[in-house]
Amino acid sequence: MKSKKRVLLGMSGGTDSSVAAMLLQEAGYEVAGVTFRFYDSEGFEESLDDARNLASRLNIPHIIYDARELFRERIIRYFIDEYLSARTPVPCTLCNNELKWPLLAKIADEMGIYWISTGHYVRKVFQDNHYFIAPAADRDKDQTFFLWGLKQDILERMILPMGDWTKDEVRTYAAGRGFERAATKKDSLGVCFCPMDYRSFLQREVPQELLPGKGRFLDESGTFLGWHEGYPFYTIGQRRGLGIYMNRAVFVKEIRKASNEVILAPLASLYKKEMLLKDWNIVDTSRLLNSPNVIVKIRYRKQANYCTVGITAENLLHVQLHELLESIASGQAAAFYDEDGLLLGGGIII
Ligand SMILES: Nc1ncnc2c1ncn2[C@@H]1O[C@H](COP(=O)(O)OP(=O)(O)OP(=O)(O)O)[C@@H](O)[C@H]1O
Repeated sequence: MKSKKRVLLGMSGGTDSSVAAMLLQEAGYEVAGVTFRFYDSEGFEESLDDARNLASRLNIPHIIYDARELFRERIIRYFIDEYLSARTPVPCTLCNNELKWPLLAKIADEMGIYWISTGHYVRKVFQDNHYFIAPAADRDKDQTFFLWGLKQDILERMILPMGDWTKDEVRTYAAGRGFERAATKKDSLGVCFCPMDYRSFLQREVPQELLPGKGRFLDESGTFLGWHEGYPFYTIGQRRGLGIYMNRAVFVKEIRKASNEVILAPLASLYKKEMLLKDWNIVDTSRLLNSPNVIVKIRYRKQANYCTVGITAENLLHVQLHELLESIASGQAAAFYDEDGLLLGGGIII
C-alpha cells in the first residue's frame, strides 16, 4: 500500500491547499482531493465549488466527506461546553489533532493511499528515529502550534508542500500559473465556525436557561466590584470589554463556575510559575522530559518561555516555568519546542 506516488490532499478551496495541489503534481505525485464538510455555512458551497473547479482543472479526482456530525460533537459541542465549564477551549488544535489529520489518514487508507497532505505552513524533519513538525519558512504563517498532538503514525505519512514557501510566493505562484482566484482568496482567520465574537456565538447557540445570567465581579479579597453578564462570557487574562469602570487596570484572574463569580485583579496577580497538563502528547521523551532547554508557548502568536517538564504520579505533565507567565487559562493548550523550533509535544492546561 505504500505507493510512493499517490497522495490524498485536504482541499479547502483556499489558496494554500490549491497551491499545495499544484506543487504535489509538479513533484510527481498522483493527487486525490477531499473536501470536508465540517459545518453548515453560507460560504461552504463557494469553497466547495472552488475546490471542485481546481480539481477539475488539474485533473484531480475529488470527493466530499460529510464530517458535520463528528465536528458538531467533537468540536462545536466541546467549544461550548468548555466555556460553560469556565475553561478556554482550543478548537483548532483539537480539530487538527483529532479530526482533520486522522480523517485524512482514514480516508487515504480506504483509498489505498499512503501519503496525506494539507496546505499547512509547517515542515517535517526526521531525526533520531522520530518525525518532528518544524517551523515553516514563513514564520508569520507558521502553524506548528496547532499540531502538537499528532503521533508518529500520522507524522510519517505527512507531506507538507507549503513548508518552504512564504504566503507572498504562494500567491505569486498561483497567479503565474493562471489561477487568479486561488491567488487572491482571503486568508482564513480565527475559529472557522465562529466568525463572530465567541460571546455572541454562545448567546446564539446556548439555550437561555443554560446560561448562568448576571453574576458578581469581585476583587481578590472578595469585595463586590460590580455585575457581569455571566461567567462564560469572560476569559482568564481579559482586560477589555469587562463593562466595568475602575480607576486602575484590572484583568480576569479567576472564574468561579459554581458561584458565577469572576475575580478581577491587577496584572501582577495573574503570573504563575508552573502548570499541569492533561491529554498530552510527547514526540520524543528524551528531548522533552527534564531537559533544560525546552521552550513552551501557550498562545499562537505570543511569547515563548523556557521551562522544565516532568511527569507526575497522576500521569500529568508538570511544567516548571523558568520565568513567570501571565494569563494561564485551563483548557488552553501548551506546546513544547526545542531551541531549533522542533515541536516536542504539548498538552491541555488544567
Ligand atoms: N474543509 C476542508 N476540507 C479539506 N481540507 C481542509 C479543509 N479545511 C482546511 N483543510 C486543510 O487544512 C489546511 C489548513 O487549514 P487552515 O484553515 O488552517 O488554513 P488556510 O491557510 O486557510 O488554508 P487554505 O488556504 O488551504 O484554505 C488547508 O490548507 C487544507 O489543506
